[in-house]
Amino acid sequence: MILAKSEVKPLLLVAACALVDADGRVLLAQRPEGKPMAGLWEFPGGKVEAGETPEETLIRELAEELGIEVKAACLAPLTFASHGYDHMHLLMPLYICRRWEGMVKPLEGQTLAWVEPKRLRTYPMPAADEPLIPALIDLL
Ligand SMILES: Nc1nc2c([nH]c(=O)n2[C@H]2C[C@H](O)[C@@H](COP(=O)(O)OP(=O)(O)OP(=O)(O)O)O2)c(=O)[nH]1
Repeated sequence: MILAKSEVKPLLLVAACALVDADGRVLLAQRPEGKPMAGLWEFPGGKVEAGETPEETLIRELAEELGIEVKAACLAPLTFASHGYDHMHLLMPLYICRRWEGMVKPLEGQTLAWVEPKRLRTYPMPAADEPLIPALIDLL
């Protein structure tokens, strides 16, 4: 099928990271009021800016959002999401990271939760994230 130009959704590249603590719990962040998908729980991360690798994006976002320092070598690719939202198609590699420096703090007013793998499904997440959960549970 050929799509008219107005129907083509822009592709949005977002890098996300499952931080896993020493007890095997995963960090989720709640999207704040006023943003699209407010109230849903997501993996920390953000849009890959021009000139960045996904790893550089995560190093920057994890410092800005959580105040931690992560090294590229500690970011292991786990899986990815490819999901069509109304106005864009999201392509989101999900990394896993078990080692970082500093204490995790909610620097952007977001609510954080360290979640046991078996409880991940009780946190409502964006539609793109749902298919990622089995891979994460399998690994942990
Ligand atoms: N960080 C993150 N973003 C996700 C996840 N799942 C998901 O659909 N997204 C979407 C929400 C946003 O449309 C986009 C991430 O963009 P972003 O975090 O840089 O931007 P935002 O919409 O929160 O707000 P802004 O920075 O543009 O103001 O990816 C996820 O697990 N983590």
